[in-house]
Formats: sequence, structure tokens, C-alpha cells
Amino acid sequence: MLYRNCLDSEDFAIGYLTVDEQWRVTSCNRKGSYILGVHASAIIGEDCRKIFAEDTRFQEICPKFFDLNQQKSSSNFIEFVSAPRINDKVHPIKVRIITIPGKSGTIVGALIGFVDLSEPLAASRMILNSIAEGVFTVDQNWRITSFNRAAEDITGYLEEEVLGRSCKEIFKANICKTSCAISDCIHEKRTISDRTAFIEDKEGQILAVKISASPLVDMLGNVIGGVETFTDITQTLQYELILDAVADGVLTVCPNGRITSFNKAAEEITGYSEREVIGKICSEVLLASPKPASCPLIICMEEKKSIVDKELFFIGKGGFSIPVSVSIAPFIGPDGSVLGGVQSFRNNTNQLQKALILDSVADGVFTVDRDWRITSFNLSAELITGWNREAAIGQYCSDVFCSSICGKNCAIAESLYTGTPVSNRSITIKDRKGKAKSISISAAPLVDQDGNVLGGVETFRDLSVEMYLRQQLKQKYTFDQIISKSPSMQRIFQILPEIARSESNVLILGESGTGKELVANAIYNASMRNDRPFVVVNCGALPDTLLESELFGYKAGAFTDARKDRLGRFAAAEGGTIFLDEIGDIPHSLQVKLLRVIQQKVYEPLGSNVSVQADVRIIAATNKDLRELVKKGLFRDDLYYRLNVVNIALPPLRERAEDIPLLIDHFVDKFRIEKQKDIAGIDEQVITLLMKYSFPGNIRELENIIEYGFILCPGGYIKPEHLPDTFDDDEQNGNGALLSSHRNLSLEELEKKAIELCLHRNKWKKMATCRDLGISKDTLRRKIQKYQIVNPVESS
Ligand SMILES: Nc1ncnc2c1ncn2[C@@H]1O[C@H](COP(=O)(O)OP(=O)(O)OP(=O)(O)O)[C@@H](O)[C@H]1O
Repeated sequence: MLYRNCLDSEDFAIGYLTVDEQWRVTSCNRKGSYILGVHASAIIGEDCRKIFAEDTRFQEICPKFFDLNQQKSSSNFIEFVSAPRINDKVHPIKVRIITIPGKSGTIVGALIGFVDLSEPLAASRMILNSIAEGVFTVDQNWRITSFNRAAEDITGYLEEEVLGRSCKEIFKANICKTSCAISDCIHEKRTISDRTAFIEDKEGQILAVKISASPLVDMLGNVIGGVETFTDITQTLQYELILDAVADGVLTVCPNGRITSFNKAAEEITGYSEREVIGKICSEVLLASPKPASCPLIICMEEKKSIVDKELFFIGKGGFSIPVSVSIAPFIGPDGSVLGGVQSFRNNTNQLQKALILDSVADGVFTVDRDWRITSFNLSAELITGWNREAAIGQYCSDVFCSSICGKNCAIAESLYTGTPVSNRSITIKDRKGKAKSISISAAPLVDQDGNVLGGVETFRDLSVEMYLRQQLKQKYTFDQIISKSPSMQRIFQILPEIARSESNVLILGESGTGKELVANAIYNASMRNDRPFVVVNCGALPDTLLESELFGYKAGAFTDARKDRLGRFAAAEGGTIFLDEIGDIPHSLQVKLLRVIQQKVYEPLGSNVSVQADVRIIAATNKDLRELVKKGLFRDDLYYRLNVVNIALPPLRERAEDIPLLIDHFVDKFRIEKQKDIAGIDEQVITLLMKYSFPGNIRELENIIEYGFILCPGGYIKPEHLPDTFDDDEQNGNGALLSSHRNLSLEELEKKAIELCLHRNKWKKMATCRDLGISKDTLRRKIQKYQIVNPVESS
């Protein structure tokens, strides 16, 4: 009974039958009736072989039942395993027969134990197959004894293909020979985990796997094989490799800002290893201010927005600060929640250095792309234009510079079209407040190695400082409008205020164009009479008869055309100053009258015998040798002495060459304003040419040459080709006979000549002529009409 109870226990997993010597069932436990699918009472007395024969699972075993009556000893212990495939499923049944000996030694029956092996096996297989990792087991000879579904999926082999085969033969792993994980774990009697290996799948493709291995031990502690789990990490490894291959530092964080990955470049840039930073709050590791509120990565995750190329400073492992440009994006899950964030960063040290170098350059520098949008803008550019970099970058350069050359005469465009850089072109721009500024620019295209144009670069210099300095210098060498640094002129400057203050008559001597009228003007300006009239009379320009009436006026009827009284220049200058230029040219009769004005301060108008009082200061000038005229009796000596109370002799320009550069600057400034043209100055070569020149026309001639250059030069520096054509001939330059043909030309005549020359040089191509002259097509057309310039080819 006890035996029955014991065999019927719920825990008992083995079915039992007892049979008599005829194989007739004498008892059957609960598990036995469960496996056989019959009630015990239904089979008591039945031949168990018949019962087994009816159950397909026992088919293989039935023939092995022997005749119990024939058995002699109790040594009959027989074990069979039957594993028929039914409906494509294996149904293993294990049967154990133990014979029961009787008193006489004969066999009186048997105890038949049977187990349906498929039950626990199926459960464990189910568990194994539901594991996502590949699992296989081997026996002590490395023969595979099980191979789960994930292992099949990863390797492409089916279990039945690999069972019984050597694991090395199947996996062909790189570690098989040198460091087999299973043999290591058996040897070390411990589980080995997370070892990376490369195996071959059935197709021969290499897979990266992460493996763990443990020894398989039986109940007695004997190692009976090993079990290995493996995961395909090929894709993860690829991602890691890709991340490590990118030049930018990349780190990822979880939503609370803790670092979850940190690539090789990130390690190199910051000096931290991945292991040192994983799990730490990103801002605490890398930012000077570790507060999450100031961490752009946290902000981006909070606001669910991305940022690109933000300039930041990281603190590296050694505590040094690293300029970086970071881009950040949050990881947004399908439900819209933030799962983390990724931050890529680039070491900006080089760019920063370049920017610092650019910012330390005194010249303004900016670059544009192919669409004329500003791509970089240095500090000097900010200072000169008043635009800050952030505002300027991305704008069209013409919107920032508002220059006179923007559009049609753009220097960058010109440098692109001509293939040669533009240098030192003087232009006017408007700063951000709209104030006009003079700058000198140089431009060049930006071209890549293959010659593709990427954009352009322009450097520019503020000329206002230069201009101010020149102005200061000019002031030092200036008296009123007279400019000179020559010692002889400086001496004159010293006595001029004294002369001006005196009431004495002044005689100014000097060649034509040396500045006699200018000096007379300066004396007048500095005199007490400067609030009274200043009247200029060119005595050489009028016929003798006209000159007298011009100076002293006339009464009606004094001569045929004199219908009514007319006041003369002396009357006009009453209380002020009269400047009598070319005094050496006045006739004898007038010399007497002039002497009377000087001596008695009275004169009579033509046709009148009534004397008129004259309070007029006389400043006279001549380019003639008055003393020689006196000697020859052509000029009255008493008048000469009266006029010559104070005598100023102006030296010719050839005797004060040191004044030439100063005067050049002065005239360039003057014409720049007058003509509103972007001329930066005079080319060095031109200065050399002018310094060698003898200037028979003195300062007036120099002034004319510069004006001529202004007309011909389109912009930038006035070059030798912009000088009057007589400068072409070096011989002539040397002997000082130059420009005689142009010396006395009026401005209009000069302009006409310049336009004719330019048209001729450009074979009457109007666009080229406009470009050379720096004028518009309309202006050129008007000037051609005005000066009636004709194309010789068309006219013939
Ligand atoms: N030192 C100077 N600085 C600046 N400009 C000068 C100087 N000297 C002469 N000029 C300029 O040269 C031109 C000729 O000068 P100005 O007419 O005074 O000479 P001038 O001796 O009176 O000539 P002329 O004898 O032919 O009448 C003027 O435009 C004048 O402004």
C-alpha cells in the first residue's frame, strides 16, 4: 500500500506498471495511466504488451519484450528508448523493465517504468527557443548536443545539421584555436562573459558575436560539456566603428543628460576616455558651468529642437578650454517623448586661430560666396563699416557696403572676369549709419584647386585716418590755401601775417603759375580789410584803353559807347584790396594815374575832372623782371618803388621739388571732392616721373596734370598711362619740355582731349571707354555731343 502511495505521488514523473509472469497488468500508478491514456482499472489483467502495441509511441519497444517465464535471474534490468516520429514530432519514450524474482528463483513478474521524455524536453526546448540569444551545448568532445532557434537564425544552420558535429567545424571562429571560450570556462571553472569573437555563418559571411560560456555540470559535479550563448553584434559593432571613424566627436546622452556613448574622436578632442565619462552628466564633465540650465544639450532636449554649429568652449580633461563647434539633436520617440540626445562637436582651435589672425589684421577682410553673400567678416571690417559680424554674414555684400562701385563696377566681379586681382582701388562706401567713408580696396577671386570659383575675397583700408593724418601734415605746411614745405616758402609764410597786418602795398614776383594770386588772396584774408572787397584785375588781359576805364570807371559821354556813368574796379574795391596782376603790362599813361592813387589816394574817372578819394590797398604781381623794365624805361621807377614797399618773390616749382608730393596730395583731395571720383592717389611711377619734370608752368601745370589723370583714370591709382601723352616720351621728360601743348588748355579742352584719346585707344568701343574713364554711358554720350567729337572712321 505504501508502495502504491509512493508511486502515485504527484511528484512522481515516472509511469509504473506491475505485471505477472504472463505480462498481465497487476497494478498501474497514476502517471502510468496518464501516459498510457487509460484508467488503471481498465487494464488490470490485460497483457501489457497488447496495451503497449496499441500505442504508437511504444512500437519500437514491443518486440523487445521477452518471455518472462523463461527468465531465470533477477539480473533482468532492461532499458529501451523509443523515439518514433509522429506527425513530424519526435515522441521519445523511455522504458525500464525490472524483473521480479519469486521465492523459487523463477520470475514472477516485472516492474515496468516508463517516461515520456518529450514532456520535459519540450519545455526546456521551448524555453531555449524563446531566448533571443543563440544557445548551443556541447559534450565533452565538443560535439554539439543542442542548438536553439536564435542560434539557427544567426548562423543559418538548422539544429539537425549541426547536432553531433564539432562546434569548431560549424563556427570557424577566430578564437577557436587560441582562446575557445568553452574550454576556458571549463578550465577556469567559471562563466566567461562578453567576449567578442568573429564567426562564419553558413553562407561563409563573417559575423561579430558577443559570447558567454559556462561549463555543463551533472548532479555529481562532473563536467559533462559546455553551454555557450552568443549575440550577433555585427550591426552594433559597425555603428561603433562608423562612429569611431568619424572625425567629429560624438556623444549620446539619456534624457537626464548622462553620457551613454562617447566616440574615439570625442576621446581625442577632450582627453577623456569613454570609460571615464559613461554614466556622468555631460555638462559636469565638459562645460565650465555644469548647471544643466546652461547646457545646450539639456536645453535642446527640453525644447525638442536641434542646433547646428554653435560655438562653445569645452573643458578638456587637463582643465584646458577647447573651442568647439557643436551640433545637437534630441532623440524623439514615436510617442513624442525625448529618449535622449546626440551631440557632435568639432575642434575649432584652427578656425579660431585663423579668425584671430584675421581679426588682428588692421585691414578689413571679408569673403563672399558665389551668390555675393558674405561668408566671413573680420574685426576691422566691423570697425570700418559699423556692421557686426553676425549681422553682416549672410547678407549680400552690396547691402552692407552700399558702395559707389557695387553692381556695375564690383571689384570682385572685375577680378573674376579679368582673372587678375584688383588692388588699391579707392571707393566710397556708406557705413551702417549711412555715413560716407573713403576706403581703398583690393579684391581677388577665391578659387579651389581645380580652378572652380568659390567666391571672392576683398580687403579694404579705411582712408579716413590716412586722410586725417595727411590733413594734419598739410596743415603744418599750409598758409591759407598755399601749401609748401620748402624753406624759401616757409620763410614767406613767417612774414606773411606781418605783411597782411600792415597797410603797405605789396609786390609779388614769380613765374606764371607759382601762386602769386594765391599769396595775394592769403594776404587779404589775413589783413584787417578782409571784411571789405577783394578785387582782382588782370592788367595783361585787357587792351590799354579798356584797362583805364576798367580800373577807374568813366563818366557818361567819356567815349562813344559811354552812355552813363560806370564805376571802376578801384571804386569796387573801396575800403578793401585790389590785386593788380600782370602789373608789368600796364601802359605808361596808366602808370602815372596809378602812382597818383598810391601817393595822393585820389583818381579821376575817365571823362571826369572830379577827383575821387580812394582807400584801397594795392597788391601787385608780375612774372616780368620789373627792374629790367625800369632800366629800359618801360616802367616808371617811382611807381616801381612805391609798389615795391614789400616784395615777395615766389620760387618756381622746379626749385622746390620737395613740394611736389605734397601738392599732388592736395590736388588729388581737391579733385576727388570736386569730381566725386574714386581715385586712391598717384602711382609711385607717376610720382617719380613728376619729380623729374621741370614744370615750366609751375604749380598750375602740376594741377592740370593731376586733373587730366582724374579724367582718364577709372579708379584706383593714377598711373603713367593716365598722364598726358607727352609723358610717354622719356627724352622729353628729361628736358622738361613736357606738357607745353596742354599747359594752357582749359579744363574743358583737357576733358575733350582725354575723351578723344580714350575713344581712340579703345577703337571707339563705348563700353570700354566708359570703363576706362569711370563714367556712365549717358555721360559719355553727352560729352561726345557737347565736344562734337566724331569718329574719324564714320566721318570718312
Ligand atoms: N603753393 C600752392 N599751394 C596750393 N596751390 C597752389 C600753390 N601755388 C599755386 N597754386 C595753385 O596753382 C594755380 C595757379 O596759381 P596762381 O593763379 O596763384 O598763380 P599765378 O602765379 O598767379 O599765375 P599767373 O602768373 O599765371 O597769374 C592755382 O590754382 C593755385 O591755387
